[in-house]
Amino acid sequence: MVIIETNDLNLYYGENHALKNINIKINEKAITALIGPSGCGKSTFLRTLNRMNDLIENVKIEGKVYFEGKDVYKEIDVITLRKKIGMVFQKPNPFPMSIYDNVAYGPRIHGIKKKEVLDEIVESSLKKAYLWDEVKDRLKKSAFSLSGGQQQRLCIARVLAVEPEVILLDEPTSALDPISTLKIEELLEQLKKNYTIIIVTHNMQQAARISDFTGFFLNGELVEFDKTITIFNTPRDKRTEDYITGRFG
Ligand SMILES: Nc1ncnc2c1ncn2[C@@H]1O[C@H](COP(=O)(O)OP(=O)(O)OP(=O)(O)O)[C@@H](O)[C@H]1O
Repeated sequence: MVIIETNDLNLYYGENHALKNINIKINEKAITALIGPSGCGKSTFLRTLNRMNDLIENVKIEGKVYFEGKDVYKEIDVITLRKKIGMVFQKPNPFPMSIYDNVAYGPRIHGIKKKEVLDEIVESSLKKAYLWDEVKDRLKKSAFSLSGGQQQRLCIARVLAVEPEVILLDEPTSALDPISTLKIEELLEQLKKNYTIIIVTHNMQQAARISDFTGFFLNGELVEFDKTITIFNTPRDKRTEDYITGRFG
């Protein structure tokens, strides 16, 4: 089933036409990878889905983004939208507080105060993020005491704690070593059973390994979008073929 859809989506940063007529249908409970050379609009596109571009000055957006059939710019308030569509960034960005408080942060903001309830959310979110066993004995320690890979899984746990439906990840492993990267990839494969995942990646092997669908962006256009196996084996567009075979980008 389609969970997110865009219709003729255009985005301008001032004069710069950064997204051009993007039409895409994202399937729920699957991993969708967005690939393409630097500056082609992947992160910009990702940010339109939970309105993170609202924070940037001089942005003009035309066209529609629907989440579960509702226009995200008209029919959903932005706090609810960002709860349902969580985001993980390139560099792990835990808050300067304990591991526990990082995960409890979102639920607290949404009004949960009871310690037992928070304890349960923290434990289950850390378990879902495959981090519990590594941190259960030091929950009160600073999040900065964790390794980069653990911090990134903590950031994923923090998103999971508010029970999202979609998780957006913008190059989540590009700052991590290969072992931490593999752990995140395994985690995403587990999470897709219950969540819709959209990941921007520069790493084509990663896209091929973990995603079910792939979109190829070039100069603000979505050149091709299809099952990952099709994009990598029998792309329809010459530009996609050139990119995935390493002829440019
Ligand atoms: N905050 C911003 N203000 C103005 N222009 C921006 C902003 N963010 C991105 N752009 C411009 O929009 C275009 C697309 O950038 P975007 O970051 O979305 O590309 P990308 O494909 O994610 O690149 P990368 O792979 O390098 O992260 C580029 O021309 C970029 O300079």
